Amino acid sequence: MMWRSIARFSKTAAAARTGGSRRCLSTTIPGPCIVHKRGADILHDPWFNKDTGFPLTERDRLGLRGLLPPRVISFEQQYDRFIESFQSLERNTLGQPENVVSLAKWRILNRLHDRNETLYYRVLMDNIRDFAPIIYTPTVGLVCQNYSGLYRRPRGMYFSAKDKGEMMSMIYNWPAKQVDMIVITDGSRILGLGDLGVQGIGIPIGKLDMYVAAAGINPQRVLPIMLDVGTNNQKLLQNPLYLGLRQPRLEGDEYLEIIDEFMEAAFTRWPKAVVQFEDFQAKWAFETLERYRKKFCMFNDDVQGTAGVALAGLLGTVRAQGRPLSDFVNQKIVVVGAGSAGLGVTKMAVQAVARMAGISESAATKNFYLIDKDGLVTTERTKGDPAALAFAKDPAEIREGASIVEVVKKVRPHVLLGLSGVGGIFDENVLKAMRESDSCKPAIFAMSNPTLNAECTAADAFKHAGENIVFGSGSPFEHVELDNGKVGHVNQANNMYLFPGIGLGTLFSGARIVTDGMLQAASECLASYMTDEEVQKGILYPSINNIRHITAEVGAAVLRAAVHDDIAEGHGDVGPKDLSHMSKEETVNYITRNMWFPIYSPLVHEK
Ligand SMILES: NC(=O)c1ccc[n+]([C@@H]2O[C@H](COP(=O)([O-])OP(=O)(O)OC[C@H]3O[C@@H](n4cnc5c(N)ncnc54)[C@H](O)[C@@H]3O)[C@@H](O)[C@H]2O)c1
Ligand SMILES: O=C(O)C[C@H](O)C(=O)O
Ligand SMILES: [Mg+2]
Repeated sequence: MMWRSIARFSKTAAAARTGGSRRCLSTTIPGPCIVHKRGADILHDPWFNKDTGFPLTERDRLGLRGLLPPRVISFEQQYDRFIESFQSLERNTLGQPENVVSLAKWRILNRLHDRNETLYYRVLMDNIRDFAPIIYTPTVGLVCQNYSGLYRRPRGMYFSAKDKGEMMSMIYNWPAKQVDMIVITDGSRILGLGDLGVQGIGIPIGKLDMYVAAAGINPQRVLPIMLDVGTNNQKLLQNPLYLGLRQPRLEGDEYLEIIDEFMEAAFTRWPKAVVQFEDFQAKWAFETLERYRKKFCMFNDDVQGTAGVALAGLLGTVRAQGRPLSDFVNQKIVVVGAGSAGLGVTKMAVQAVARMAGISESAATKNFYLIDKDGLVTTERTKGDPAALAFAKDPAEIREGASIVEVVKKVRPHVLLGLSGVGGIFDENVLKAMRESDSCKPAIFAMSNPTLNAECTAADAFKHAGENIVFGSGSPFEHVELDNGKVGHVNQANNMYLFPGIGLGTLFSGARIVTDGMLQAASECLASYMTDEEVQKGILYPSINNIRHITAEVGAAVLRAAVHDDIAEGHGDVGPKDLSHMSKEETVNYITRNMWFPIYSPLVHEK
């Protein structure tokens, strides 16, 4: 992907934003930031480092004089300098293989991340459309695959099976006093790439980068966690550079004991933190969600965040057809992939139908067709996940194990949604079969990540299924130029539109758990974000450039749902009563004011 637009550093952008975290206020005149170190230790700490940007007075105060070249360079100049190096890297790597270029881009950003977080987050936020695909999906997948080789410095914390009994004390090794957001993985299902063991740490890091960029969580208060319980990936076990435990994955109670111990330790030290589970294989995704959701403030992004984003897309599809939302109950939906994501989506969508139609959930499954690696799930299925059987069809309608193309031909669905992790399974035949859909504007969601694992490309979808389709994909694709002269809009149907707002709203509500009501509110907020005019053009989700705005809206919706559910305990000086008296607009303002914004704050040394 070529560099499209350079976002020049804008002073007004900084001035337009008020508020910030309690520790490092980011108002027009930034509040002071307390630092407990001096001299070279500050230069080596990316949270505080300003590189050549330290003013002379601060150099004196903090014992930095002589440790830096004499000239002071402004934040703006530093920013431009980075953008220039990035562009020069783009020029120098022209024509090289895509993976090589992507990793080179990740490296240059990662080096800045390791050196100067304020500048890193500023360039990330101002250029989110170009940089998200590098620090997040899809390049983050490639980074995880190559992590042992790319590794230079630690980031986040590692808890391994060998740390059993030690976690309560280990958690105090983390240098930050306060942690707001934790993203944890066990590396067992990294995107559609399978078990990557300890190398999966790249995912919590990327997700938390989005928390900072989109939700304005202070980067000093985020914590990526890798829970290393071994790996079943033989290639990794044989790789001499592999950085994780060389043992097969723990199973059963042994596994649960490790994760129980981590959760107890984390919430003992930071009782108000929010924990996001990410990229766990389905069985543990579901089991840990059930085990912890009433006990700890946690949610599973692949199950619940994805469900909310997909439901918003499904509702958007109804609007795109020019139909009233109530018509959602009549949409025929084929879901390919019955794992943590596919089942989460189907369950939430079925619940929405049941609510809208005033019928039972089992009656609401009528228009849903679930396909897994063994084909269509019917009541004839003897083995498999009992959760999938809740959506099983009568084999008299279509045979057990029917293929995707068979199901599409027979059902003529309004929507075909893929969360299988299998690249290209929406092949030409499947896509052509979607032309016979009963919808005037059929929708195709190829939601699997990264790009090569998408069920189809955007170009193929528009080419084979027709130019009138609505299209969404988990990883970004370029918009498609259609033969009719119009543009086929590509939506990025990715949980990034919800998880930052779910975490943010939960945090500011002070709720101790994440309820279904909060998740539903998040999804409804996203579903109603786009105007009718945009939806008519097939634009179901906001541009990633607006991710900070949509996240504030989603965060406010989640917070208000927590108030409604009577579980908001408040955050900082803002108590539950204050929250309950806020109007919708005031809640959005409250959230926005408290989002961290990257700007250099004066550092004040305290012993
Ligand atoms: N876009 C998003 O926001 C988003 C969110 C979560 C997950 N995902 C992606 O979805 C994919 C699946 O994630 P998951 O957590 O559900 O994985 P999972 O391993 O839990 O589930 C995969 C499912 O796909 C089915 N499957 C495998 N091969 C198939 C085939 N040939 N035909 C039909 N079904 C097949 C499996 O039987 C299983 O039910 C991954 O690629 C992940 O990156 C995307
Ligand atoms: O990480 C992403 O891009 C989305 C999702 O959480 C996934 O697992 O694919
Ligand atoms: Mg995920």
